[in-house]
Amino acid sequence: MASLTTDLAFITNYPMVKASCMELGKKVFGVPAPPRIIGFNGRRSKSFSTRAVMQVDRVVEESKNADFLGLDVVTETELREKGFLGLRKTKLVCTVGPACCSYEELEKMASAGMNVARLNMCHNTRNWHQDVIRKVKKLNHEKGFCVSVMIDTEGSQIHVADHGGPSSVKAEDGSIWFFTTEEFEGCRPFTVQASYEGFAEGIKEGDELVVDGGMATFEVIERIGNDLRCKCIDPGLLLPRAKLSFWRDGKLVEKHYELPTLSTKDWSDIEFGISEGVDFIAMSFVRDDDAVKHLKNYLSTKNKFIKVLAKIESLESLHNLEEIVEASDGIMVARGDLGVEIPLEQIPTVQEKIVDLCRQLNKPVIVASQLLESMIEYPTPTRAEVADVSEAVRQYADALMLSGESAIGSFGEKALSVLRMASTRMELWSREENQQPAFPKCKIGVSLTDQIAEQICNSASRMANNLGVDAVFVYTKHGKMASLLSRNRPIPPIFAFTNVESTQMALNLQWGVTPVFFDLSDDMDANMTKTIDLVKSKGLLKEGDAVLIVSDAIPTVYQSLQVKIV
Ligand SMILES: Nc1ncnc2c1ncn2[C@@H]1O[C@H](COP(=O)(O)OP(=O)(O)O)[C@@H](O)[C@H]1O
Ligand SMILES: C=C(OP(=O)(O)O)C(=O)O
Ligand SMILES: [K+]
Ligand SMILES: [Mg+2]
Repeated sequence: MASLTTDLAFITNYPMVKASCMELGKKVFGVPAPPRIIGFNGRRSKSFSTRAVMQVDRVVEESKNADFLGLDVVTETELREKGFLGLRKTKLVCTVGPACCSYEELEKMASAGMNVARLNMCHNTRNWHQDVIRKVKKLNHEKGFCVSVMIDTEGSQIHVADHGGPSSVKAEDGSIWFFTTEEFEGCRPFTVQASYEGFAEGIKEGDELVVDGGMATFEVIERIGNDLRCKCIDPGLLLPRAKLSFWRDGKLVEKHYELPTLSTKDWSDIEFGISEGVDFIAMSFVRDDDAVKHLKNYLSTKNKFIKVLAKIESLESLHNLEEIVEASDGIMVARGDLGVEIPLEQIPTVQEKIVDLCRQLNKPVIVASQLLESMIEYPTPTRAEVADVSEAVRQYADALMLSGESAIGSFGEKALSVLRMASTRMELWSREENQQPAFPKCKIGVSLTDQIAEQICNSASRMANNLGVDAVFVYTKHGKMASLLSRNRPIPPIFAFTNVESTQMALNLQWGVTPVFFDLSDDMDANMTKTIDLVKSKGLLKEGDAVLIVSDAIPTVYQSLQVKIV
């Protein structure tokens, strides 16, 4: 079948709706099958005319054609509106839940800038998750989005069992409560069921039992076998699945439960993720590098290029931070559970330390939990929440994550737009105020080839900043050089052209990188000429624009760095 990608720009005096654009596309092309619209932009100009830009293609097969440029619709729209420097660098992860799981809602989230859809395997059924994953993939294929999929394991943790009781119970000051592992249906007054049998092991009278990092606090007054009798000393709410931790003399009682990092259920969720072709697996409650290495080995024996992210959410993981970061493909600062194990006032500095370490060691890092918590209920964020989001952006985290805000909140799309605005604003401010971060000090390359790649990327980033080029183009199979460029947080955006789908989807999490699917050839000059011509033909590059070109597609044969004036 003929393989043709055509760009059309319609300029009308009336606001256009998508359906009429489709109609128009059909008329112009006169193709037997309706053309597939993968790009649509309804920006209003000053005169209230609307410019709708459509990219129409006829066959999905085109993506395998050398003349096909797999630039996603959201980036293309943003590029047309804001230019290269206006592209958002910080990536956005959204937890998908009942509030945003229909095809239409997912499309809205994708249009609003969701780069990665996260599925928390703690909740809902296998069928539900499967349905969401397939919808996201369908959106990518049919509508030209580029949204990666992440599953997040349930992991082993002690919490209050969700036994179908009321949504929350109040614990009054001085009231006496019984924490038990005995299973029961419904609810019993002043009785809380813990999810793990050995939860009270090593606990003594006088220890404090803290619920959800401070929602309520109890003093242990008696231990009866596996159960605890406690007095409420700081009243508050007990929510379903509330997290339990024990403290003694102001420090967490570190308990080494005989629980594996990946439970039987987690392994079966991982198998499910593999069979559905997810791009990331986030591992909950990682303690050390062993579990990460184990999963990575398992995936590589199955020849799966799924990236493994380690969630830092326990005190123990902080003790082993460097090994965990080294072993994993990326990190999530999971502040929700972390705040149960360390005093809350330590969260900001710990977050900064993790974000910095990840950049030094070249691993993408996500800052997660409670970023816009109040937006689960309200349509605007608190000022403090906006400050928190901006701080994560100022620290140059790769990505920000929404949890309940998108999963169960009524304002998921609005929350996403707050993240978008706040990150774009802070990125701009950092540039205007010349607050670019210092380049990472540590050298990570071990082999000479790796060291060469690293030095090329360091020099390229410096040149890109000093010359003020419009964009950096990198040709890459495994994403290595794209990530080494991103590590320096250069001013211009990085376009990573790759012919490996798993690389494209993995790069979606990296700061400042726009992954683009392109059928790379062994002829680097041809790759360069073709990509520049294709981007130019879309009207995205104009005469006089400067692009810095970096390549690692055939590492030992051809690594280069050059500046091309279009
Ligand atoms: N797939 C889902 N189905 C139903 N509810 C979900 C789902 N994912 C998330 N949620 C809801 O959104 C809330 C926030 O999500 P998240 O932070 O991922 O989970 P948790 O609060 O369990 O750590 C959850 O407490 C849960 O109520
Ligand atoms: C992201 C987190 O993990 P989860 O939502 O799975 O508890 C967290 O604890 O902050
Ligand atoms: K989880
Ligand atoms: Mg957690």
